[in-house]
Formats: sequence, C-alpha cells, structure tokens
Amino acid sequence: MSKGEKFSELRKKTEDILKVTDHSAVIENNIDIVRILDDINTYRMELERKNEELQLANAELSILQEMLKEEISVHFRHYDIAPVGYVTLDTNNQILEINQTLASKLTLHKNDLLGHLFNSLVFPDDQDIFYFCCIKIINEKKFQTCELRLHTKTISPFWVHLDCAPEHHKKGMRIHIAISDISHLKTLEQDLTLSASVLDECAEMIIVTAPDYNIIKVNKAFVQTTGFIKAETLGKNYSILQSGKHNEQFYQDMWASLKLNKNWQGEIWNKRKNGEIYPEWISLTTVSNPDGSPAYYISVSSDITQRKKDAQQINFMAYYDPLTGLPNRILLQDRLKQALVQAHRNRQHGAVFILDIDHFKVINDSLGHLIGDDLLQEVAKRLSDCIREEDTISRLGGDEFVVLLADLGEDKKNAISHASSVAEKIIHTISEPIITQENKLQITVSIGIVMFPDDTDQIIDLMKLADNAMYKVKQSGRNNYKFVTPSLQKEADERLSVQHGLHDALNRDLFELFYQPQINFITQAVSGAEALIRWQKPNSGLVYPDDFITISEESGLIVPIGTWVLEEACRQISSWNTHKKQLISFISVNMSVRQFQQKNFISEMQRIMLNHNIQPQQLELELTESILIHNLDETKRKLFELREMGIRLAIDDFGTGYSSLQYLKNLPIDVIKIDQSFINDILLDVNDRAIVQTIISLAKNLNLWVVAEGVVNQEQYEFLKEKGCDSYQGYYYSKPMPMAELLGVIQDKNSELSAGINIKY
Ligand SMILES: Nc1nc2c(ncn2[C@@H]2O[C@@H]3COP(=O)(O)O[C@H]4[C@@H](O)[C@H](n5cnc6c(=O)[nH]c(N)nc65)O[C@@H]4COP(=O)(O)O[C@H]3[C@H]2O)c(=O)[nH]1
Repeated sequence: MSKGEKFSELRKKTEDILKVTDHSAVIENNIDIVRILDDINTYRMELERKNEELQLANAELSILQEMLKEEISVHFRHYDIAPVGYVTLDTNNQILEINQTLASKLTLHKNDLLGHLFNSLVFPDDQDIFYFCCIKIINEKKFQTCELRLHTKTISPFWVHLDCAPEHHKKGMRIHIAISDISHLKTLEQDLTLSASVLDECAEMIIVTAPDYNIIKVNKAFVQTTGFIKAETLGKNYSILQSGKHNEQFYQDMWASLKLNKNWQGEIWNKRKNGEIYPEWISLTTVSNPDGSPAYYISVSSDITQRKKDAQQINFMAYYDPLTGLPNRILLQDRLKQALVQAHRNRQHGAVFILDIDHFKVINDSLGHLIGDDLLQEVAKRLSDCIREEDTISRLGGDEFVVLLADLGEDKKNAISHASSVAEKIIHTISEPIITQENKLQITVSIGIVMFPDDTDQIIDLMKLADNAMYKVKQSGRNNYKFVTPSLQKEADERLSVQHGLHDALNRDLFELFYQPQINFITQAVSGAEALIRWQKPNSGLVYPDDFITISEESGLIVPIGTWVLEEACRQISSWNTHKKQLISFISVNMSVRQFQQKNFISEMQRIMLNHNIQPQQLELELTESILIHNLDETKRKLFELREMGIRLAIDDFGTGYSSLQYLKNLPIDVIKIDQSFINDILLDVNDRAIVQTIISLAKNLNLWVVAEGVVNQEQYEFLKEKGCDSYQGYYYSKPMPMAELLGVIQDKNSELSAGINIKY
C-alpha cells in the first residue's frame, strides 16, 4: 500500500471513530485506534517536519526570487546603459525592445520608439542596405552585419555598425541588433581616403621612405614623372633616383641637415627610369617618433625642367636682343661695369665702339623691314667674326651696335693700335657685299671709339663719348672710325647744355622768327619770306639755328619747336589778314624729318591753319631731300594730302642730297630752292655754274618754280636772272630780320623802285 492509500485509510478509520459519542471508551477498547493514533501522531510529526521544511524552502525561495529580481533588474540596467544600442525587432521590422543607449542616441523616449518600424530610423540612402541585411537574416537565419546611417527628425545622419542575430521565438522570429556608433571611424576612414587621394592626386611627386631611406610609398605624380611604376620602387632605396650629377658629399650634407633641422629644401638633379636626368625642386621633411627618432622621411618635389627652360627664356628675353641673339643694353651695362672694374684692378686698357650702319634707314624704308632684319643679323654675325671670344657685341636697338674690347693690355699705345685694327677689320668685313633675298647690298659703318679707363671710367660717359665720336665720323663722310678726343667731351657737354637751354626756351618763349624775303627776278617784288628761327638766349644773345637745330632733331625737341614755328608763322599771316596789310604773299617754313614723320603731322597742320584762319597758299613748307627719301609711301601720302589742302611745297637745299629726278617727277613739288653752296662759287667754279644752270632748266621743264639761295652780289644776281631763275633770297637784298624791320626795308626798297632810283638788284 502506498503512503497515500495508507493515509486515506487512516483518515477513514479516524472519521469513523470520531462519529462515536464516547470517544474515550472507543479509544480504550480499540487497539487499532491506539495504533492509528500513533500513526497519526507519527504523520502529524512528519507533517510538522515537512511543514517546517516547506517553510524553510519557502523562505529560501523568497530569497532566490529576490535575488532573481535583482539580477533581472541589473540585467535590464546593463541592457539600458550598455555602450552599444540594442534593439529587438520582429520580422515586420517593428521595434519590440530597445535600450536606453539607443533611444538616447536618437534623442527619443523608449516608449516613443516601441512598436515603431525600425527602418523609419534608417537614412533614406541606406534603406537598401538594411533591407537586404534583413532579408538575409530571415532567409538564412544567420548572424549578419552591415553599416548604415541612422537619423531622426532632430538628428542628422550618423554612421552605425549593426550586428544582427536572429532568434527563434514561439511568437515568430526575433532579430536582435547590437548597434555601435562608428561615426568617428567613418570620419577617420574619410580622412584616410582623402589623405590617400590627396597624396595620389597631388601634382607634386611624393615619396615616403623609412628611416633607412627605403621607399614605402610613392604617388601618381612620381610614377608619371619618373616612369617607374609603384612596384618597382617600393622597398627600394631612395638612391635609385640619384643622377650621378651630385657628389657623395652633397647627399651626406642633405641627409645631415634633414636629421638636424627636420627639413631640407633645394634643387637636385634626379634620374628617370629611362636614364634621363632632370632638375627637381625638392622639400624633404622628417616625421619623428615620440622619442624623437625619425619614423619617416617625406619628399615632396616637382620637375622644374620647364620652369628652368622658361627662366632661361625670360633671362634671354631680358638680356638678349631677340633679332640678333646679341646681348642687349642691360647685359651690356653689366659687362661694361665688370670691364671697368677689371681694368682698374688689373691696370688694363679697354675700348668701347659704338657703330651704326650708314644710311640704314634708307635701306630699311626702301627695301622693307624683312631685308632690314636680315641685314642686321648679318652685321651681327660679321661683327662676331671680328672679335675675340672674351669681347662683347651688343645691339642697342635699331642699327646701333656696341663692341666692348676688354683686357687690351697695360700699354695704352698697343691698346689703341689693337682697337684700331679691330675697327678696320670691322669696316672691311661689313663692306663685303651682303646677299639677302636676292638683293646684293653693300653697306658701310661709322664707328666711334672710346678708350677706358683713360678717356673716362663712367659707363654713362663711355657711351656718350663713343656716340659723339661716331657722330663726328658721320659728319665727316661716314665709313670710318674715330677715337674720342678731349674736345669731343667738351662738345658733348655743350650739347647737353643746349638741350637744357632749348627746353627752357620753349617754356619761357625765348624763340623768335626772323624772315628773309624772296624776290621775283621779273617783277622785283617780294613774293614771299622764309621764316628762320632764332633763340634769344639769356646772357648769350641771339643763337642761330645751326647751333641748335641738329641737337633739337636728335633729342626730339624739334617737334615742339617746329610746332611753335608753324604757329608763329601762321600768327604772323593771320595778323596781316586782320589788318589787311600784306606786303608778302606767303611765308615759307622749314620742316625737319622728325617733325614731318609725326603720325599726326597732317592733322596738326589742319588744326594750326584752321586756328589762325589762314589761306593755304599763304604757307609754303620747305622740305629737305632727306625727308623725301624716308618711308617713301607714307611721305608720298602726306605730300599729296598737303597738296590737296592747297599748301605749297618746296625742296630746300636742292643739289646737296640725293637729287633724284624720280621724286621730282612723282611727288607734288611746286618749288626747288638751289642750295647756296652752288651759288657761292657760281662765278668761280664752272661745275657749280653748270649745276645751277641744269637745275634751273630742269625746274623749267618740270614746270617748277626755282629759287636761288644765298645770293650775295650783283654778279650772282645777274647770272641767275639771265639763266631764267624765278626768284632769289640772300644778303644781296636783305639778311633775315624780325618782320617789323623787314617790312620797313621792303617799303624803303619799294619806294626807291617807284622813284626810279637805280637800285642794285
Ligand atoms: N652766308 C649767307 N647765308 C645766307 C644768305 N641768305 C640767307 N642765308 C642763311 O641761309 C640759311 C637759309 O636757310 P636754310 O637753307 O633753310 O637753312 C636753315 C634751316 O635748314 C635751319 N632752320 C632755320 N630755321 C628753322 C626752322 O624754323 N625749322 C627748321 N626745321 N629748320 C630751321 O637752319 C638753317 C640755317 O638757318 P640760318 O642760320 O637762319 O641761315 C639761313 C639764312 O640766314 C646769304 O646771302 N649768305
């Protein structure tokens, strides 16, 4: 019988007994009852014990329950405050659980997130990543990871890493996701990517080496410049780039400076893979370990081949003449400076030549600039053939060259003799015919020579003196050379002082016009007057044009002076017009080449004539033959425009220049003025007589008016009159004088004429 059955039986028996009224009798008379009571006692005691045990167990259970509760609460606390976010989703993406870390990160309350869809927190661009990750978890029921950005309305997207674990649950699959914020890693990753692309895309070559100079990184620019591919250089020593152009010491110094100063900069020649060496501008830097020892060396460099070429080109353009390749004025200055210093230091003599091609302008204007350029190049070449290597030839511009002969020895005589022989050689070499573009040209040069340091030791004076000497050569027939003499120095100073004086005269209105009449041989009347400039120089009196016109032409001052003369002559005519007292029908004005060549010459003429309201026939312009041969086309155009305006045109000093019949025929000339040098000796020299006679008949044939200049006596007068000359000018009638005086002279002479006095003209 089992314990339970026994217990039930006992209970039954006991209940039966209890139904009896006198229990004690029953009990005394029933042995069974006694036994049962015993059993009951036993069971009661057992029950009491069990009860005690149960109470004990109950107490223990309570403790355990308390501990469990505590553990669960700790677990939830940990779950909530874990450094990573946790979220549990069902397969519909609904949030079933979420920890405080994640909720806080999203700045939302846990309760606001529970029951919501997790993908509403995923950044739109990354929805696909999350979707495919979930699909994989559900399908494969395996752990998955992914990286994506979360965001909320208030939080901008931030990168997280998801570790997703599926769990089978009685209510369906659960997805437990641990979420770690990886924003800082992503930033680092982006930084690294950026650094890598900066390194690679950098236009400069970058090489990183270990402390033993073994290359550990190179960039694209390095590959492109050197031709090495990355694999060929990684692990190799930096020295594979050495060109062999620098000695061992150079590299030792470079690395030593790099170690000491942590950086080094400079120019270095390296070698490309194909063996070609090239210049680099390089900047080396040391990256140190915390203990100060070098961790890496970084080399940033660029190929400066092109920069060097450009610099050479710029240098060439700055210091050399592009046409001839000869040193220009700036480089010459430098060489002259050095030569003067050397001459002093070594007690040596030297020479400077300034040379100029005779009549170069004529060639240039008539044959064109291309031939002019060829000619200059040929002259440069020939000059180079005449000098030693240590000498210098420079082109100053135009057709002006300078030769610098340095170190001509201590003896001045020998130095002069050497300089003379070089000058003779140059004159001879240059005069050899030059064939250019089917033209055979024969040219000559004029050379001025200054010896240094004896003549001067100042660069500026060297050039000025040599220039003056050359000028003298030009004056005395060209194709020669001349040395500077002390008197030339004086002249140079005077020329400078004249230039200053001319400026002063312009500013202070110190110029004056004198007039010399032209008398008609037939009518004996004064037809016109030539305006001749005078300079009332303070403390010096009247200065004549021969003393300043050339200087003003050379300095360009002739342009404002010429304008002043034109204005003044027109003012004079204008005043006659106003007072209706005109004894002289026109005034002729001398033109200089420079003035005539001004681009605005015609418009200036128009302006002046309009300004003074004069008739064009009241003005005559005297042009020298040198004006006519310059820039023929342009000259022709201007002359026709002047003719169009009605202005008379005269050729001055006819017979002394080129006297080309061609321009007499083709240009709109009205008057020829026979130069006074022919008139001077007209009675003594048969040639001059013949020339004058020829000019007169030429003029007649070409229907030109002919004027004789410098008529001083009756014989000359008679001769010219007889030969049919139209009018004359000269002291025979009157010297040039101020207009007021001249008008008095004319009136006197006119009254003598009308009184029938036997006048001498
Ligand atoms: N011995 C002698 N000389 C006589 C006689 N008759 C006139 N003369 C001088 O001969 C020169 C004639 O002027 P030119 O041939 O045009 O030569 C002029 C002309 O070429 C230039 N000139 C004068 N004024 C001007 C001017 O306003 N502009 C320019 N560009 N040149 C000028 O200066 C030159 C010299 O002028 P001037 O000294 O005035 O000298 C004048 C005049 O004084 C004479 O019978 N005997």
